[in-house]
Amino acid sequence: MANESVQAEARGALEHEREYVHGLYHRLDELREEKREQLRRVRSTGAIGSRQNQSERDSFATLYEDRLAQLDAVEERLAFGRLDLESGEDAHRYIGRIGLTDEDQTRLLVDWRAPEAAAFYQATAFDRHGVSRRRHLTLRRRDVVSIEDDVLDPALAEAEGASQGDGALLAALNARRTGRMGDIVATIQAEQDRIIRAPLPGVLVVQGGPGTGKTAVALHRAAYLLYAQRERLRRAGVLIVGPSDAFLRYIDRVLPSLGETGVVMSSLGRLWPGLDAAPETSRETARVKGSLRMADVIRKAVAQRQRIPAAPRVLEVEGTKITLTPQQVRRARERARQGHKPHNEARETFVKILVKELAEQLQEILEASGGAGNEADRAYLVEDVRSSRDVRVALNLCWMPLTPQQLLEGIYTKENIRRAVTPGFSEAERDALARPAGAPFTEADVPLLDEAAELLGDFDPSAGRAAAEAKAQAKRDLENAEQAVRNVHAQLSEEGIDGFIDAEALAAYNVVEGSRGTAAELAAADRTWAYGHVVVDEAQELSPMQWRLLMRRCPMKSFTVVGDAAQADAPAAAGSWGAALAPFVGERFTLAELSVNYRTPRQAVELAERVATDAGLRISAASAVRDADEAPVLASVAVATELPDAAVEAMAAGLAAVPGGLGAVVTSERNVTELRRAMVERFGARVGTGAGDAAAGQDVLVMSATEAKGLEFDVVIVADPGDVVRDSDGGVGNLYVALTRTTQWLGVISVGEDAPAALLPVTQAVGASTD
Ligand SMILES: Nc1ncnc2c1ncn2[C@@H]1O[C@H](COP(=O)(O)OP(=O)(O)OP(=O)(O)O)[C@@H](O)[C@H]1O
Repeated sequence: MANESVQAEARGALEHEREYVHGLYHRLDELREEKREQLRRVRSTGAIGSRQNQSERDSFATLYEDRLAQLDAVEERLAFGRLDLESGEDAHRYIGRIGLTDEDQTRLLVDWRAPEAAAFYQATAFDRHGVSRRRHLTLRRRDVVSIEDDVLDPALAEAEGASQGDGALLAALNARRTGRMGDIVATIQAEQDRIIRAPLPGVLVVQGGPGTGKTAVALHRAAYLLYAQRERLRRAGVLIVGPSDAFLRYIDRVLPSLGETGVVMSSLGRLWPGLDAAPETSRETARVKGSLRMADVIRKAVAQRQRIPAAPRVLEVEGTKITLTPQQVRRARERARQGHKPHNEARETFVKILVKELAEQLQEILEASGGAGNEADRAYLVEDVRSSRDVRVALNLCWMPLTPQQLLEGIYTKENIRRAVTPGFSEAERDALARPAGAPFTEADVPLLDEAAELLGDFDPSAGRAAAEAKAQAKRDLENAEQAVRNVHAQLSEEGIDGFIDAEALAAYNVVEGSRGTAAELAAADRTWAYGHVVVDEAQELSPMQWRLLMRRCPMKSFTVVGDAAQADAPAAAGSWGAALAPFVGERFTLAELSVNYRTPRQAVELAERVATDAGLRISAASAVRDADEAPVLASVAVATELPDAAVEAMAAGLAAVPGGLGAVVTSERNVTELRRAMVERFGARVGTGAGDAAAGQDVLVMSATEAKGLEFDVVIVADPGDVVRDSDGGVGNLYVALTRTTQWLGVISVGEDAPAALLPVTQAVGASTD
């Protein structure tokens, strides 16, 4: 009887939530319709009026389109929680992806990032934050299908016979992976929430073992900061840096699903606008190019292009001979350098000084021979000198205008230049910089191009002035937008949604040179853009030169840096956070740690940790939240030629054990092609081409451990672990990454005895019973 009444109460509670959530969706639909209507009205005004009116109209249209897109993005799991408070006006507080109010401004849903929602993530039975009950709502489409309560108030718990539950978290962790990362708003854990809501200024480093949610936390922190610090970050923008395009594709749905679209995402190879650079293939070259010594090399290479001729040089101007002396050049160079301007800009001063001096010389010669007398003639003389071919050649030889690309090309392809700018390098290091003319720039060149651009300045200084004018125009646009906001304030009332529109937001949506340009698009195309905050994922891989570039992108030095020192593989990686950051911020960074592995089942974590610690790797141990149904399957083949067949069998077994799962073979670079071929033979079109971006229906992937970094799969086969170790300078770091990619099922296939001992199958003694 008692049982029946509990069930009836539960049904009643579910029904209540269902109705409430239907009401929320109803409100969402109303708001969408409002936005659509506003958009229709703005568009129907047609292309009439002044340029300013049209640009205002375009701005509003873009703004409404984005608002609409934002409202569409929160369709799935709009609400996911409820807090019951011990006191206060709103006894029930619903938590969701965005904030919603009704027409009377009564709050219906609290944005997960609002301070009032923090208790949803922070409250525990020991520290209740005024919460008596936390309720998780599970939705299917628009319907609440189940609720789960954490009753934090002991008296209530006793009365209801309820207890704490982590069903929502476990359900999320056990869900099949799709090849794209999802958000975790509904189940952010307290240690993660503290990091997400940490204050904006300064450098925050989040260290944690594999699967502790570093990537998830970094992305949710970006969304949080854009909400909580909207004023400061909206115009300057937020940059998210990841190791590769595949990784960025893996995470690119998370922020839109949190209603944030205006962030700039970039892989390390794309941080130089317009370039899509592939990773450096030679590890030695990557190491040399990543070292801070290269800053000095670039500085020397620039200085080397400001030369003093060894002897006086005779130049012909309109049939008259004049002389350029080394002393003159030296003096002009000193004066030009005094301005501390970049090379190409300082060159203007250098040229101006020498042209003037040479024109004076020419005038003296002409006067001595009875020619050229008045002011007008003198002006012509300056022009004659400036346009003389001899003078141009001579001045260029002394101080050549240069692009960053030309500067690097010179170092890489000309032995004499290379030797001159790399004192202190070993021959092998110097050779590592050599490459054939015209070879494409690599990821390791990106920070060097950036460094060179800083020192060279604009190739065409008048282009720099055009850029300054564009910035001034942007400012004028902002002022226009402010006026527009005042004019149409009523139209802008965004009743019902948290957040607001103001002139800056509007200006950020302004039409730029005929194409739609949001602040994010402008920032991505501008090497000198100063971001308000930078998030760096897999940051353990960054070289000192990459750090130097990123520090330049955020002069305020406001960073969220996430990574795991033990997973470092890049040849120029620093090895510790202190060593990586010291050159830029000294010891001024805050370290936060994550300690729970949400991805990998306990048995796989233990195996990976044993392999790492046996090899002396210092790891951040993390406890796993759950167990796998099956222990990792360890197997071996006698010879490498048997590896493809064995990997195919293991994949079939893994996918059978985890129906609907996503599988990946993780192996050494060398094995990828052969293993992919074998998989295609068996699984056909189900085999995807890349890491992190499997198309629908592609549930079998093959990749190297380096490519697998940051990703996860339900079924993982680590093939040829011995060779995976050899892929990395850092020893077993890569193998540790490979072993921790699984969410459910792990298989390891070694070749012979070529693997760390912990991964070798336990062989049965000959003659031992097999039953
Ligand atoms: N609070 C949480 N609720 C639900 N899922 C979570 C939570 N925290 C982490 N996860 C899940 O755990 C998995 C691992 O997270 P993530 O990729 O962010 O870890 P990581 O620390 O970046 O790992 P690695 O260093 O191995 O790349 C992801 O599927 C993520 O969604």
